[in-house]
Amino acid sequence: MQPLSAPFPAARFRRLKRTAALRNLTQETTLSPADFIWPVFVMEGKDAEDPIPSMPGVSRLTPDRIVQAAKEAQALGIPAICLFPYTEQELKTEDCAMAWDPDNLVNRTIRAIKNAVPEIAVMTDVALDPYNVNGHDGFVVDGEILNDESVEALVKMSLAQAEAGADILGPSDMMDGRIGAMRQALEAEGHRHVTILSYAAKYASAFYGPFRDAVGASARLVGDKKTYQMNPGNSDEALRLIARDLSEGADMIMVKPGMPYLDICRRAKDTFGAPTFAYQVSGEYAMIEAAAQNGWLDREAVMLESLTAFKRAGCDGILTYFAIDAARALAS
Ligand SMILES: NCc1[nH]cc(CCC(=O)O)c1CC(=O)O
Repeated sequence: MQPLSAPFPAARFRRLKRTAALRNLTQETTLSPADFIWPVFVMEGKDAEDPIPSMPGVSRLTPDRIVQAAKEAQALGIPAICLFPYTEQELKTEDCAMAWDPDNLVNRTIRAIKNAVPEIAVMTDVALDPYNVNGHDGFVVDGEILNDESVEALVKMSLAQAEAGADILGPSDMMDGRIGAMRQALEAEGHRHVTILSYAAKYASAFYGPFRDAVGASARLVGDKKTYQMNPGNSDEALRLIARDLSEGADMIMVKPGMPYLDICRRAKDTFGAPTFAYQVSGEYAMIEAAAQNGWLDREAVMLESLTAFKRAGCDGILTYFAIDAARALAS
C-alpha cells in the first residue's frame, strides 16, 4: 500500500474527524462480541463462587454457575467460552492422571454446558499444569520437563475433552510435536470436526502471575517455563512455530500474551493469513483493573481501546477476561 494524499489544504485529515457519523464511516477496524473467547475458571461444588484477589472482578465458579455464565455469554453474542480448572492442592499428582479422567471437573463441565447451551463453542486448555504437583505443563523428571512423554499425556487429555464434547482444543503446553500427535489421534478416534487453536507463539511471560493464582499453580511452580515457552526477545521464532503448528494440523493459532506482543500478531496474520487470536492475559487484565480501581484510568474506555488494538493488529479474535463487560458495553 502507498498512502497518498494531496497537499494542504486540499487534504485536511480533520474533515473526516469532525462528526461521529464521519468517524464511524471511516473506521478501519471494528470490535464486536463475536470477536471474543471468554476464559473462565471452574471449581468443584454447587452454586458457589470464589473471587480471585489478583484478578478483581473474576471468580472461580462451580459448574452450575459456569452453565449460567455460558447462557449469558451466548445471549450477548459471545461465540466461545474457554474452561480452566482449579484443582485442590492435595489432588495434584506427579503422574497428572486426572488430566485425562473422562469425569474430571473440566469434562463434566463441558457436558453440562453442551447440554444446556449447545450453540456456544466450548474451548479447553490442553496442558498438565493444573494437575501437576510441580506446576509445569509437562511431566518433570529430575528437573527436566520431558517432551515426548508429555505429548502422549496431552493426546489422552485431548481425546477425553473431545469425547466430552469440546469444540476447540487449546494446547497451551508448548511441547514439540503435540499438534501433529493430537490431530492424528483425533482423526483416528472419529473426532474429525474437533478444532485445534494452537497456542503457537506463547512466551515465557511474567504476565501470567494472576492466572497461576487462579488455577492454584503459583505456590506449586518450581523454577520457570523458559525451556518450553518462548523467549520474549524472539520474533522470527514465532513465525517458525506458527508454520510448524499449521503444518501439523492446527486450525487456528494464538499469540500470547497480547498487548506487549501486537507486533507478533501483525507478522503472524500477514505471513500466514490463518485465523489468528491473541490472549489478553491475566496480568494485562490485572494492570487495567488496578489502575481503574485507583481512578487512574477510565476502565471502560481502556478496555474497549485495548481490544480494538488487537483487531487493528490483525487478530480475528481475542481471549479476554473482559468479554462479558465489553460485550455489554458494545451493546449499549
Ligand atoms: N497452561 C498454562 C496456561 N494456560 C493459560 C495461561 C495463562 C493465561 C493468563 O495469564 O491469563 C497459562 C499460564 C502459564 O503458562 O503458566
